[in-house]
Amino acid sequence: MTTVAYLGPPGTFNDAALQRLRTDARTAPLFGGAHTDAVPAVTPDEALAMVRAGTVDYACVPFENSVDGTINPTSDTLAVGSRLQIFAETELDVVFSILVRPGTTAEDVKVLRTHPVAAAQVRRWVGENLPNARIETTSSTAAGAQEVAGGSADATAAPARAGEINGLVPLAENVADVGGARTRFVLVGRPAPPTPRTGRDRTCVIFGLPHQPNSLVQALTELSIRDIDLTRIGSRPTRVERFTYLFHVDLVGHIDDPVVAEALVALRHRTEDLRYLGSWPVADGEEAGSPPPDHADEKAWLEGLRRGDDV
Ligand SMILES: O=C(O)C(=O)C[C@]1(C(=O)O)C=C[C@@H](O)C=C1
Repeated sequence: MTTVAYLGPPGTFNDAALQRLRTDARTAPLFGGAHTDAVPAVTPDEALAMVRAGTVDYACVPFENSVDGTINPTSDTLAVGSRLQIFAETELDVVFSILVRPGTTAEDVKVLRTHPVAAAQVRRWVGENLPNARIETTSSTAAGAQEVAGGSADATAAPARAGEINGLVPLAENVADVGGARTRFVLVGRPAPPTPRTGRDRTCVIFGLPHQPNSLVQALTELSIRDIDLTRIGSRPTRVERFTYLFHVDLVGHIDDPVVAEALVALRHRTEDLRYLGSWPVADGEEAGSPPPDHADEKAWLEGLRRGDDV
């Protein structure tokens, strides 16, 4: 049996993401085919700590939101402590139902409680449609639904399924201040051989830099001269030394792409404490970015020279 921690309770977007990873033909083999035990956690940090402690095999955690950006609690936890590795990703459309106890009207809603990333995505709608509401945050959308069911809040913004599970009804559906928002979730385990290269892969690294002129430019130059496409770059405080930063970079390609392997070696040389967070296939149907060049012509030319051909 495979055990997977996720941001619970049941009914979160994260719960739906885990179901998808479990059933998608490309990612299901990671779960060993047998029964999966899903273990709810209160934060991504707690889910990842369970992986580190060996109490679960994997954690499924939010990684990036197309409106709100990098999910910092996940990134910050991956950046320190024993190394963890990403093995798969999936993406979900993030649209919210505004869920209430049966009989609640828009005017009755004094407190709407939801996850902070969800709050950021419904704030305008709430301002325009719930005249008496104050937004408060809690650990997840489905935790918000449980709190509404328990009476400590009047409404939540959550997936429709969180309403079904908790006996709530929708006051509104398909709510989102910015249309088309998506969240990317990743499956994280302890270090192991990466899933095989598919040709549509992503690799993630985190590194520090010496306080020297040009150090960031020099590090990024190792990617640019190899035509490696970056899909995400950000910096986060190290939290060890004041005003020092770690750089988080997602790039297109797999550690088994020769150009990416070369770039990783060069980056390790240019940076401090380079941490490899994995190479995994891009979610089905998603934009993969430009693949790294394979230099097939150049390699054939070199082989010719070695053979003594007149090339
Ligand atoms: O609370 C949930 O339902 C989650 O799965 C968490 C989370 C997040 O952390 O971004 C996931 C998707 C949405 O963007 C809002 C909240």
